[in-house]
Amino acid sequence: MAMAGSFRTSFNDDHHHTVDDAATASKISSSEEEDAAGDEDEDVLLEQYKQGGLSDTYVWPVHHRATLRHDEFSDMEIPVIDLSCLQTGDPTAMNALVAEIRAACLEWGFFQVINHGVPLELISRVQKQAVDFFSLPLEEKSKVAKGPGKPTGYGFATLSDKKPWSEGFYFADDPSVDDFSRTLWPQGNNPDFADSYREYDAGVKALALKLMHVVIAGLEVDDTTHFNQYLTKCSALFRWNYYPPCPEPEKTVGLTAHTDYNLLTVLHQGEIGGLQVEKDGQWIAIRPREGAFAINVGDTLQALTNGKYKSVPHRAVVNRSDARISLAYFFAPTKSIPIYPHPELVEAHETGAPLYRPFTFEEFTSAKIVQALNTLDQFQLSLR
Ligand SMILES: O=C(O)CCC(=O)C(=O)O
Ligand SMILES: [Fe+2]
Repeated sequence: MAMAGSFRTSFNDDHHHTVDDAATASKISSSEEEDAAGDEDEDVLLEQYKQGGLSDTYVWPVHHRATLRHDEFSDMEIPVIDLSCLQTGDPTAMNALVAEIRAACLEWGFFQVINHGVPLELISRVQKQAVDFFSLPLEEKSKVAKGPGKPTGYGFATLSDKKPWSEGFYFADDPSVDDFSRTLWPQGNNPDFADSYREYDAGVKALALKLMHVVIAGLEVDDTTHFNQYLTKCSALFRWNYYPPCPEPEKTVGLTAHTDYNLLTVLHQGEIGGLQVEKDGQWIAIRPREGAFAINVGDTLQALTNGKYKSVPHRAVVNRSDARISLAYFFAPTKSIPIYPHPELVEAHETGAPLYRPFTFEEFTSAKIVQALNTLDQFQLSLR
């Protein structure tokens, strides 16, 4: 058996109900027939591995590597919060929700939500589109490559001079999704691609906005109007992450430790574990929870709250046997609006001073270091 056979991508595990399409599952798998035929559909990274082992660009310095495996879940779980009351609007339940989310933001900067109102069927559909996309041959995917200065398209996260063991497909609030669709399927045989994207974008944006209002209510400031300017017009980046199985997962990383740069992230981590979050200096592996989204505070929200809510480091680790897809939706303010802390939160801070100088999201994202660890601090230093 060719080497790739032992690192078969499996998307048809029992618990993996959302990608239960056998055709998709077999497509993403590397069959022995395909191996014999020259692996045309082989994962890009696994193909490189077969040619020359784990190349140096994927071998990360020891201090960046995870010692915690993808499935070493702890008993400690990030808070799981039921959002049913967002649909019903029940005032008592809403007050309880505000308190729960406040506590989760203060203690963790990360929480999971269930009964969030985004149909699970829609999440599955987008996940299946992602599986299909990443299963395309490199040559096809490269037709929609994310070039220098172009925020959308196929590429990988550049968080370091080392490469992550992952591929990404980036979308923003722009018409490029139609170009992607036309370029990848010139005969127009995948109308679901752009439709699913739009539906997901609308559903998750609405959820993020509702969550922002709950988060803001939990800040306990008298006057919340400061936040309106960041919510009346918003932008978002949506990234599909694909982590192929890795023959030597302990030497590489799926996505290195980073903080997200936006307001709130809505992450569907899929059915295979891999997301890890830092809590009081310890890494914790987050057990996937069917249909849930993981929500985290981003750097911009940290800045707006003058550090009251922290943007928490997290990472994705890879494993030997299972491919993993995650869907990360980065909800953000518009690019040109100055971001500065709420005056009441400045006053309430022990120093009574703003921790952050005003900046625009555009300046922040165009700084090359957008997703490195401590981005906000590094960025702030560069403004001085
Ligand atoms: O794949 C994951 O679980 C984490 C993804 C993530 O942190 C990101 O895309 O920023
Ligand atoms: Fe992230």
